[in-house]
Amino acid sequence: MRGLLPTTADVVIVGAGSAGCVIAERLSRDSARSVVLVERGPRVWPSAAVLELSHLPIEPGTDFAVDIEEMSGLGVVRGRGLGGSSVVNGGYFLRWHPDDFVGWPDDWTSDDIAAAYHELDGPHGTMGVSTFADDELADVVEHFETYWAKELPVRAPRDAWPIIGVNRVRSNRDGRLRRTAAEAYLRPVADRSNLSVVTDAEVAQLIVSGSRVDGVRIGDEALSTGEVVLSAGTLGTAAILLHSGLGALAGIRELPIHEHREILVHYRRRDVVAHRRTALLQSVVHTADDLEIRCYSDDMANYVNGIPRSGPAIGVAVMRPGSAGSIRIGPSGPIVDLGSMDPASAHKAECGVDAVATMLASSDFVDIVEPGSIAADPVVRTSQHAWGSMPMGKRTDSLGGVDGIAGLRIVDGSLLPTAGRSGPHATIMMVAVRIADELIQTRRHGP
Ligand SMILES: Cc1cc2nc3c(=O)[nH]c(=O)nc-3n(C[C@H](O)[C@H](O)[C@H](O)COP(=O)(O)OP(=O)(O)OC[C@H]3O[C@@H](n4cnc5c(N)ncnc54)[C@H](O)[C@@H]3O)c2cc1C
Repeated sequence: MRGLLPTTADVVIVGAGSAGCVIAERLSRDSARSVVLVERGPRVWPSAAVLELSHLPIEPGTDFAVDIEEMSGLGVVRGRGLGGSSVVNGGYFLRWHPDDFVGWPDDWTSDDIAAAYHELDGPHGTMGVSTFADDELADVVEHFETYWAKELPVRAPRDAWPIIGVNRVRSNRDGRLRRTAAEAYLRPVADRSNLSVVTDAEVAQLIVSGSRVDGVRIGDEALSTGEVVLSAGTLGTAAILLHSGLGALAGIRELPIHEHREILVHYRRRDVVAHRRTALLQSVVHTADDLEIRCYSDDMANYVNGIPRSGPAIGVAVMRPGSAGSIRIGPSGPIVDLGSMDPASAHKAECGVDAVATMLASSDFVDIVEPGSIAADPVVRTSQHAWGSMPMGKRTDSLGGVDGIAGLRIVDGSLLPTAGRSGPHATIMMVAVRIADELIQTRRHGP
């Protein structure tokens, strides 16, 4: 049940996901500011069974995820509810490489970026980040690291920044449970009287007058506000913008999205015994040609209920793609087109697949891999990472304020202006922390 929807607020934040929870906590620190956080998903705190890192709760019918149509039939899914995609994701929480920020607006200094990451992943950081320990690893991960350590450097477990080489995954967690953005930022402030969280409420569009946004529309109801912050995720925010007919986006029927496309190299295991259940992704290699080689701990079907068995796999993801996909509005909702890989990316991916096949056929994997069972999946998959439809410095200012429109800010994956060579979760939350800090400083001291 939705609960009472206020009619006005100083700030309305749309989406209680990875970024939205951070923004809601920060902006409601000032008790004189009324903040309403609107979320389409239910008001349910996920149980321990849902948060187990050895499970991704994205099966059809779950409370915590929605499917989004993709042109070529790829399964695109996003989290919903308190914590958004942080409730359903793999729990891999790696920073981007320091030079992934080249091309960001100048006021994003390396010190600011490091400080915002540190709030999340430093010792006693909000997201409870720690590197998987040796005795937590799946057996295949141990073999994977041994193999690559012969030719590449290995990041020291305590180092926060990834390297070109072997990166043991840092994970946001409380023991074996995924630590969500809502646990870290929303639950501790649930009793703030100036912060209302309205759930089961899907924002259909913005209320626009001229070049100003005055509020949001939820079904038949209107919520007026001085500022809307869109934190509905890259796909959700794009859908709201495209539905709203904003002057600054006039004539634009679709927005670009970028994705880390991935090819899976499957193999069969020699043994058929049940293995210890671990997190899905515990170690990755970052290559000099911008690939992320992902050592999945087991068959994806052991992590997601109801999907067909396809065997364990190693993923080869292109982290700096040369082409983009798009999102547009179809008759029954948003339609995502992830497009196809550009020739240079496809070539890199092919080389990565060959390197992985060589690894799986090597003597390091002789105890694990059944001879003759190695095969690359012909489908180029999605990493569920779409970003960059409203990049800062191009379509917004450096704090997500939308160019040419008053009263509208975006703070979520849409803002990322470059491609990172790690997954986006840590970086999207880092962006939210820094923007929120700047906004409360400005309110306190003026611009
Ligand atoms: C299955 C899966 C696995 C992943 N694994 C990893 C990983 O291991 N590591 C990593 O780095 N990244 C991973 N990602 C990506 C990462 O989780 C996301 O990029 C990140 O959480 C996005 O944060 P966000 O704030 O932009 O959006 P979200 O966290 O998706 O939040 C958007 C919120 O807005 C709400 N919303 C959307 N539209 C509306 C509307 N119209 N009205 C009201 N509310 C709305 C949604 O319900 C949601 O709660 C994964 C993603 C998925 C889906």
